Amino acid sequence: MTGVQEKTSLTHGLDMDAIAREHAPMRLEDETIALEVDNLNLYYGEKRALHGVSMKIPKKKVTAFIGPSGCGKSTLLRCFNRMNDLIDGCRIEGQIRLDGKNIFDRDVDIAMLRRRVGMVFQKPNPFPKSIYENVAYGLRLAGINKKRTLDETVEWALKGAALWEEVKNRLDDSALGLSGGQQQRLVIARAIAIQPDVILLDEPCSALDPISTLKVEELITELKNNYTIVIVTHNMQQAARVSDYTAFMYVGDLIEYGNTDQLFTKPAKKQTEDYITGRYG
Ligand SMILES: Nc1ncnc2c1ncn2[C@@H]1O[C@H](COP(=O)(O)OP(=O)(O)OP(=O)(O)O)[C@@H](O)[C@H]1O
Repeated sequence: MTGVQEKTSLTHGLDMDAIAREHAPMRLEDETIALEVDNLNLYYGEKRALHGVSMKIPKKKVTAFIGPSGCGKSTLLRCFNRMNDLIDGCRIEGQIRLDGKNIFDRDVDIAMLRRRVGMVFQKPNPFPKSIYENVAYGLRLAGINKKRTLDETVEWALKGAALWEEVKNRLDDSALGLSGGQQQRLVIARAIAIQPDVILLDEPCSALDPISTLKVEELITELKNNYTIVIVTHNMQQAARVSDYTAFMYVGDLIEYGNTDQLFTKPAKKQTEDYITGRYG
């Protein structure tokens, strides 16, 4: 018997290497990277809120930012679509590369960047318009006015946000009449209608009841098939449930970043362990 035959017969023809690969923990080193943060410092006036943060955000995965209040999670998230540009006295050093291009370069079109990197906030913020017009909004801004294209895209986005069945018979009703959970899924539909690459979620469930939270969490898991997701959450169980990778931050520093299961079960740093076991924060 040759070595290969022997191996095959012992493993009943199964490709043990492929099986091992499938069950191996996900590693950042093996991922395609969507966003690369390179030695990022951020100052609000004199105050330094981010301290030389470097990290790689993988494509079509969910990355969660956790850490005690004020550690810089939202500040870092807002950098990805340059929302901090709107804050007086905010200064940034370092780079964030989206598919290799530094988003802080002078020639970057910010409107285009925000089309590629959509954002959903803590409190659902639908416009005081119909359900349909909320989703069609970004498309109209992009100059799309053909009714058939709008109808199809609105339906596609509402289906993608797991809201279609609940609203298909009342698309002309005001979005403000929806429940909080439905409003949050509507805002996610509005974000995906323009087909971004990345969706930033800043504590998207903190204003929602447990059932709506569950629906949004299920939706996040669906969305990662097509989008890169970055989520800030105060809720460690939520981070453990929905994310593939987790970053733990503390007072502006990125303390630990890696596979979510490993970070929660075998944290490498004492500070991470203290936080996830509830010793502070
Ligand atoms: N617009 C601003 N101007 C000045 N300082 C700010 C501003 N926004 C945030 N900060 C400060 O930067 C630090 C980081 O805040 P940030 O909101 O990013 O933290 P966070 O981890 O998201 O907190 P939380 O969990 O409470 O939302 C805090 O000290 C905060 O006070």
